[in-house]
Amino acid sequence: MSRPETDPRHLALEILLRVERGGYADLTLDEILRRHPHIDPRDRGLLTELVYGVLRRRGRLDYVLARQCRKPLARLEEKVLQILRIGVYQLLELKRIPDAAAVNTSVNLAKRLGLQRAAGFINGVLRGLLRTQPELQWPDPGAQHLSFLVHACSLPEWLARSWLDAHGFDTARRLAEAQLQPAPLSVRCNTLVQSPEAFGQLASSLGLSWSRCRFASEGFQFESRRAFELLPAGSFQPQDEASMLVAHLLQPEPGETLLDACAAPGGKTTHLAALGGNRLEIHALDLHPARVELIRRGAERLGCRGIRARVWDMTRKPDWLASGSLDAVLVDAPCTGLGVLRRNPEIRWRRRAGDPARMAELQRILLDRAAELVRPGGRLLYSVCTTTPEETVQVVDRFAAAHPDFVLEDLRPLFPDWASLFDQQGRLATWPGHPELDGFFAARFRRIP
Ligand SMILES: C[S@@+](CC[C@H](N)C(=O)[O-])C[C@H]1O[C@@H](n2cnc3c(N)ncnc32)[C@H](O)[C@@H]1O
Repeated sequence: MSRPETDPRHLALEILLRVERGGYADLTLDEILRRHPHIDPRDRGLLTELVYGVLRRRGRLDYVLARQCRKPLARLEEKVLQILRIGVYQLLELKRIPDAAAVNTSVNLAKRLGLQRAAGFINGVLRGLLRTQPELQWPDPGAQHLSFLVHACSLPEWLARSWLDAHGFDTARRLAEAQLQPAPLSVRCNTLVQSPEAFGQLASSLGLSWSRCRFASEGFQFESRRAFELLPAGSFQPQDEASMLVAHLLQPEPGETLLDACAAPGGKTTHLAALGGNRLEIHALDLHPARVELIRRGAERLGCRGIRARVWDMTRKPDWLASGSLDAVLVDAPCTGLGVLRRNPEIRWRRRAGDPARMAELQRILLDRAAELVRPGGRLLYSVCTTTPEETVQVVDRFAAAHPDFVLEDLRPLFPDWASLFDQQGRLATWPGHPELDGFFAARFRRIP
């Protein structure tokens, strides 16, 4: 076993407990990895796998555990439950770890934390699972649709019901299974400092394996996180391919004045600046001061000019911007984030049934405020990283009904290479699983001149 302070299972437990108390998996993992820069690369890989795997597959793990434990899981001590999940994850999903090692490391972890009695219990549960594993039965996908989505696909029940109602079983299952997979390591090449071709050559010269994204011309996928360490910090921005498409949909032209109404941490703001060749004026606003700082830092790192980052609550009209004065506005709205569960696995356990409707109401207000600022003939782009009907088509339909001076644009003729990514009305609607993109939705309106 590794030394306690760098043992991947010990660190995974620490992170899972912090996430349970409200932390974000990616930020907490980054912080722990920064604290232990010399951790062995294989342990680093196992730690990442355990944290993301346990969070993604918690529903599956708990289904199995509930069959092995006599006590209801809700009555177990939090640390004991998380150690059990880490153990079961290795037994069920990590074939490279021998069963005995999965059991022993879990028991030793409990002992090391002074949980002597629980160590015996953990041993009994995991060894019991090993004996009964061959008979383990998952709900039947042919007959028990809801149970299958909840237990085999690890969805909270409200979300499983909502996806079943909205899409039917086959699509809901495909979506749920895709969200159990790790997200690709995708980055946007910063075209302000090099062409995509030069970026690819640079990556090859550093010994990195990469491929180009299918739709975003500046998108790359890497096989290893080493890419993030080896490539110059200003040469790229980690970003999902679906998110890269959004800035393109606004079609910024050099010389224009734009508003990015919900801009932090600035992935799309800096992309817009690059698409405009650093010849745009971009007002980049966000509610949270610490996040606005991230926009500034990102813009500096990537060499973006013309970005004015500022704290502002966009439920109120920005008082320094004149009505009808902006060429284009992006509202990349706060949302439930259910399209990016691959990257933010804890979200599935945090959201509640009423959240899509609550977020949709906030989005409606943000869009109304943003619309006032668009000049006649200007564009208004609404985007979210979720797939719920409330936050996508229903928001857009309500906006269209309330704003007869805006028309929904069919984006298909403008982006013919992306035809498969648009719905029947020419709105972007991507899903994990078809194709390999995060779940994003975007619709563009034009203000009647
Ligand atoms: C989906 S994120 C934006 C991501 C960003 N566009 C990017 O690409 O990096 C939504 C953002 O909206 C911000 N936000 C939430 N409520 C807001 C409000 N009332 N006014 C302005 N920003 C808000 C959040 O702080 C969050 O940073």
